[in-house]
Amino acid sequence: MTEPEPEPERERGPPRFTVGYALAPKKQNSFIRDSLVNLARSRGIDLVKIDQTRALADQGPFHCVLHKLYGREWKAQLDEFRLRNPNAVIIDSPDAIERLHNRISMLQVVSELEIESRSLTFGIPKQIVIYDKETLFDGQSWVALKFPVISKPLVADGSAKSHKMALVYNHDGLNKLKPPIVLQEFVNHGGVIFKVYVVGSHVQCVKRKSLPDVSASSSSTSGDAAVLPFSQVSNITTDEKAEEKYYKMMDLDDTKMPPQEFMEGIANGLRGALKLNLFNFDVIRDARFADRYFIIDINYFPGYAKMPCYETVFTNFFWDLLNNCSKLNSFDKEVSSTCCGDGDRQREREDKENSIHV
Ligand SMILES: Nc1ncnc2c1ncn2[C@@H]1O[C@H](COP(=O)(O)OP(=O)(O)OP(=O)(O)O)[C@@H](O)[C@H]1O
Ligand SMILES: O=P(O)(O)O[C@H]1[C@H](OP(=O)(O)O)[C@@H](OP(=O)(O)O)[C@@H](O)[C@@H](O)[C@@H]1OP(=O)(O)O
Ligand SMILES: [Mg+2]
Ligand SMILES: [Mg+2]
Repeated sequence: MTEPEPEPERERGPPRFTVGYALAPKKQNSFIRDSLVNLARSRGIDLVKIDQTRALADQGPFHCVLHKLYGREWKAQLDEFRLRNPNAVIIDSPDAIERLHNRISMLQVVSELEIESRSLTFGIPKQIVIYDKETLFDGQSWVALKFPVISKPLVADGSAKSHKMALVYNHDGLNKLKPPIVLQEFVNHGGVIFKVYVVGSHVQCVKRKSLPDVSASSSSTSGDAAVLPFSQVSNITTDEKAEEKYYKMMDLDDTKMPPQEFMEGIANGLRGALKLNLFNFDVIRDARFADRYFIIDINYFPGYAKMPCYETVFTNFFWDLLNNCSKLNSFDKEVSSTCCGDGDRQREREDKENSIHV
């Protein structure tokens, strides 16, 4: 009797990966577009919505969780998910994101960076934090600052309130401010801001409109006119005609971009120090000294759909992340024990990729 032929091993196609996403409705609408979903799918990556009414740990399996949700409850859900799926990747760590929710800790990291540039400098504008009205009206507290200043809510948690700014021309304007706030020196920068989008190791800088320069005579405005409230200047959707006019007026097309290498240096420095993969930062160039740059804001998971080719950038980001993890963990074989755990494995992976923080 002859032995039966062993069954040929079934040919396995390239691995498929699942990325679960948990986003606020506005972010989901802008970010999860068919163009992204389809491109990712064609590369073996399925984007699947996480049901926010059910426990995260009961859903999946996910190789990666992509999120921009806050609060203690969500953090607990992520902890539970991580416990049950020690190898899955969470983009990004809630503790790392939290650092961006306070405008002081957000920018502190900038001063820790050591980036070499022979001809250019960068830093943050002079700023102080004011916790109460008493300190606000105590001249000693802001003696080190020069007017005009921008008042920003200390908290930057994505709420509408956290975007409520005010340009303050002189002392008269302080009356209307509501601490806790950060008072930051206003730097004339020609009305154009640079937004630098970071997606893992990908760094892309775009120009946007900003507040126009303030003239020296503004310091003499008094009463209510001494303070100008505003909100999300670079993100306002005006009608196209007005936008076009503004762009012409500000010579936005003619504004020279900062050197890509310089922005990449800062972006990579921030990425390492913040341990975040997805963020953007706002940069302005001093109107008086063109070699001087200031970082004024850092945002977690910003409006990436406004970044040219965001679909390709994100698909590549997921592909690199998941395939590197797959090599280390063989998680394409067994989805429930997916990738990227703690300790040595994580260090090994960081060394290997040197680009993705998990
Ligand atoms: N120090 C500064 N000097 C000059 N202009 C500034 C300064 N800080 C902020 N601005 C202007 O105010 C706008 C809003 O400030 P900022 O970016 O800090 O606020 P935000 O609400 O966190 O913005 P985003 O929508 O990017 O999160 C900037 O885009 C820029 O136009
Ligand atoms: O509204 P968009 O999607 O474009 O993204 C904006 C994003 O809003 P969203 O996260 O609610 O979507 C904002 O986040 P929160 O501070 O409010 O959390 C902030 O990051 C803005 O800077 C983003 O605009 P961008 O800087 O990219 O122009
Ligand atoms: Mg900003
Ligand atoms: Mg911001």
